[in-house]
Order: sequence, then structure tokens, then C-alpha cells
Amino acid sequence: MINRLAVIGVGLIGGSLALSLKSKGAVNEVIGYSRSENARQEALALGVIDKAADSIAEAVAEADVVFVAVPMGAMSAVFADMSQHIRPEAIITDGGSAKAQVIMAAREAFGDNFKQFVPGHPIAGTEKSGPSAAFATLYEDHRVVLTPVSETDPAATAKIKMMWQLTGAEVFEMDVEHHDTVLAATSHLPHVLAFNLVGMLAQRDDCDEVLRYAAGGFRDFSRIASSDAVMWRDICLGNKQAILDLLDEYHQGINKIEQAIKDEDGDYLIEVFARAKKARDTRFSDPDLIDNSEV
Ligand SMILES: NC(=O)C1=CN([C@@H]2O[C@H](COP(=O)(O)OP(=O)(O)OC[C@H]3O[C@@H](n4cnc5c(N)ncnc54)[C@H](O)[C@@H]3O)[C@@H](O)[C@H]2O)C=CC1
Ligand SMILES: O=C(O)C(=O)Cc1ccc(O)cc1
Repeated sequence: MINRLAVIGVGLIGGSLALSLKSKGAVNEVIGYSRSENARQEALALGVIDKAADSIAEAVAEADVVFVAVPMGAMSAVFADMSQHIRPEAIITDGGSAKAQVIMAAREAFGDNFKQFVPGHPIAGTEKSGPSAAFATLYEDHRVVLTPVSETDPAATAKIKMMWQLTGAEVFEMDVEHHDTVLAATSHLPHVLAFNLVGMLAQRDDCDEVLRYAAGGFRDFSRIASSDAVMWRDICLGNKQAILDLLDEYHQGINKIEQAIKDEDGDYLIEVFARAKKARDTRFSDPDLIDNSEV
């Protein structure tokens, strides 16, 4: 049971945690802070938070648990603003999509209190953002990864694990580097590809005509290009090397496909497409392996 939860960044991710814990009776009071006054007032009006704080200092001052769910590029400034105001026994956690950069920022900001910081990442979300996008069941039957480091207090990790379990999520622990390379492949690269494809088509003079004939496959692939630009800029810059490595591999693959089309090498295309289909139909459809639930 959490007495006071402070949520810094009351958007989709922070707001959904607040709503979920409130719906389970797992928290007495949620105090929220977002940089935008509009977001704070909206979160309050929607009942996502019980109280809106006017500053980060006010939000964290009496909190038992602080959840930071701002775009990754804002994390280090938020941590610095919190560090002098947080209770020494409070536990801090976050929902950032890549972990190494956030951990570095937390280590720098929190000093001796860094042991109280439990890095986390809910592998659940949608392409929508802001307090109105938050919903109580977002994390149900989804995975949450925690990436504690050697300094992290195991008791803090256990408390955050329990908090996420109360939302209905399944919690895993993972090494930081492993998390960042895995998520670059399954989440960050696909978003970059979707932004590029949709942006490319949007610049065409005949864009409306092209989209009129889009089928379900285009809708599926393009949904994530509706995600927030600031959030994805920060993820790309915050997980730079892992994404660059994958882009390099991706270029090599797409170049080979391009060459095969030029050469009319149908056998190569069959080989690549059939291998992907087999993987998608077998391993990628296994619910124990991949989350196929609708967002
Ligand atoms: N959207 C998604 O599907 C997922 C997002 N994440 C991560 O969760 C974090 C939050 O993402 P969302 O909730 O989707 O974003 P969001 O845009 O819905 O909410 C972010 C909130 O942070 C506030 N904010 C921005 N800069 C701030 C600052 N400097 N100080 C205080 N508040 C600030 C905004 O006003 C907004 O209310 C990001 O780090 C993202 O990488 C993790 C999993 C899924
Ligand atoms: O909308 C989708 O399909 C997503 O992929 C949501 C998402 C976005 C960022 C994350 O770090 C985790 C999940």
C-alpha cells in the first residue's frame, strides 16, 4: 500500500499508473505535476490525480513513491529538481523507454539516494498521449521490465515490483544493456520505420489519393507514426547506438531486397518473405513470447 504517490508527468504512462493503483485501492493519494498547467488541470478534472502540485518540489516533498513519466530528454532536469526535496526513504522509479541514459541521469542527480532509484519500463502504451489518453487497465496482462543496477536497494526493487504487479502486469528484471538492445529492435526501430514511411507518403502531392487506397496492412503499420514526436526524438537520441546498429542491419537487408527486385531474383524474395512469414506465424504468435494484445 502506498500512502502518497507522486506522478511527475501525468500523461498516458503516469496517468495510467495513477488510475490503475487508485482503482485497486492500492494508494491513498496521488499528487501530480506536469510542466504544462493544462495537463495538470486536465488530470485533476479527469480524476487521474487527487491533487495538482505547482512545482516538482511540492509534488515529491511528502511522497512515499515518486513515478517519473516525462519524455526521456526531460528526465535529468526533473531528477535535479526533485533531488533536494525528496524524503530520504522515498522510492523513485520511472517509465522511460530506454534505460542506460535515464540511469546515468539518476546517478548524477541523486547521489547517496541513488540506491532508492528503481529504473523501470512498462512495455505497454498506445500512440496517444496526455492525461486524457490514460486508462486504468493499460498495464493489465502486459509486461514491465525493471533494470536495477548494483547500487539499487533490493527492498526498493521489491516494492516497485509489487506496485506493478498490483496493476495486473507481469514484472521481469533485465540487465540494462540487454533491455536497451532488445527494445531498440522490437519498439524503437519499428517506430522509426513507421515515421519514415508515413512522412515520406505525406510529402507526395498525391498523398490523399494514395491513402484512399490504403488497406489494413498500411493502417496496422502506420498507427505508431501517430505517436508523439518529442517522445520519439528523445528515445532515438537516448538509445542512439543500439538504434544505429539496427538501422545499419536494416539498410543491409533492404539493399539486398532492392537488388533482388532489380535482378528479378524471385527466389531470394521468396526466401526472405517465407522466412519472415514462418517466424511471424510461429514464434511471433506465441503469447508466451510476444504481446499480441490490442493496445
Ligand atoms: N507512450 C507510450 O506508449 C510509452 C511511453 N513510455 C515512456 O513514458 C514516458 C512518458 O510518456 P507518455 O506518458 O506517453 O507521454 P505524455 O506526453 O502522455 O505525458 C508526458 C507528460 O510529461 C509532461 N512533461 C513534459 N516535460 C516535462 C518536464 N520537463 N517536467 C514536468 N513534466 C513534463 C507533459 O506535460 C505530459 O503531461 C516517456 O519517457 C516514454 O518514453 C513508456 C512506455 C510506453
Ligand atoms: O503503441 C504501441 O504499439 C507501442 O509500441 C507503445 C509503446 C511505446 C513505447 C514504449 O516504450 C513501449 C510501448
